[in-house]
Amino acid sequence: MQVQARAKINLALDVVERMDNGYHSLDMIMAPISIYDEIEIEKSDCDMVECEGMKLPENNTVSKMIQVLKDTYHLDSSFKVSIKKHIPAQAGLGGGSADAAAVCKAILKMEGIEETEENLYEITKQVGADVPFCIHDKWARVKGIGEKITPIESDWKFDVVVVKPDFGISTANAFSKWKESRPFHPDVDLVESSIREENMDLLYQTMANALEPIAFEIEPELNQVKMDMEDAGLVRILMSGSGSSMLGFSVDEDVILNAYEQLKEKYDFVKIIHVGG
Ligand SMILES: C[C@](O)(CO)[C@H](O)COP(=O)(O)OP(=O)(O)OC[C@H]1O[C@@H](n2ccc(N)nc2=O)[C@H](O)[C@@H]1O
Ligand SMILES: Nc1ncnc2c1ncn2[C@@H]1O[C@H](COP(=O)(O)OP(=O)(O)OP(=O)(O)O)[C@@H](O)[C@H]1O
Repeated sequence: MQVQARAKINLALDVVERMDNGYHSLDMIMAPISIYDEIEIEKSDCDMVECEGMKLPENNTVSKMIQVLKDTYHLDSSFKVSIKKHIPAQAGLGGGSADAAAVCKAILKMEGIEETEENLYEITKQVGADVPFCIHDKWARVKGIGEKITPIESDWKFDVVVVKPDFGISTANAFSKWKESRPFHPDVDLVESSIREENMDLLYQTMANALEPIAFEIEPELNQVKMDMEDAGLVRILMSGSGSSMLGFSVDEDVILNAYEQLKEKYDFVKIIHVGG
């Protein structure tokens, strides 16, 4: 079976509080984007995960997902998974989570298991905080550590430019530097309204990421990336997730195209992506 594993972006990310287990409760607006890994999965004698385009750790998200499903549903089958990587790592685009979610859906289909989305969110959050959203794979307000998904009924689609610099940011490191005393909390209700109303002006005024100042402290070079994107004509720049990907916005398709041409002279990973589908 062949499946696509779509990446995500965050158009709002508020860190609400640090919890006793070290994780953080969040309040986010998330959307799928048009960058995806290609995955082939088939039954096999033993579990095997191979990846073209990136060296994966032994305990990668797909191996973890297979084990969680075997334990949860007492499966006897084993699976061979081949991944063709297009989503960059440590980018804030949820690459590992997307792979796990796609493999989860494929295995349930192959095994003829029907499960509610809500149960799947609880099961898959063990593998990664972004996996439940990747299971949903549509516009959503996302809370908890990432498992409380409320769909936002919207067909809104628009293009942005994404730049992933040649360094990444560790999600664990970014969260470890978050301090309760930081008075920066995006107004996620307003960002949600902007999506429902398809109101780009309101989105520009309200979209924000509470991890952005932390990522800029970890990697000050992000200031240069942001300046380069502004110089290329993009009118609003926002970091996705815990970085290091930066999203550049304009409602003018020519501006998007020109910015893409200019930025790809300097950065290896620059793409025009469709947001929302
Ligand atoms: C930043 C986001 O990308 C926003 O969508 C996600 O919250 C990160 O999701 P993810 O990469 O799937 O995260 P995980 O692999 O579950 O966690 C990596 C590390 O990030 C920290 N982490 C993650 C999610 C969360 N709600 N609180 C946390 O504190 C924890 O230290 C954890 O050990
Ligand atoms: N299936 C996978 N694909 C990519 N990386 C994986 C995978 N499984 C484990 N990893 C490890 O996780 C690290 C982070 O990769 P990932 O693509 O999930 O990026 P991320 O930017 O942290 O995602 P997020 O947006 O969830 O923060 C990688 O450096 C890699 O070592």
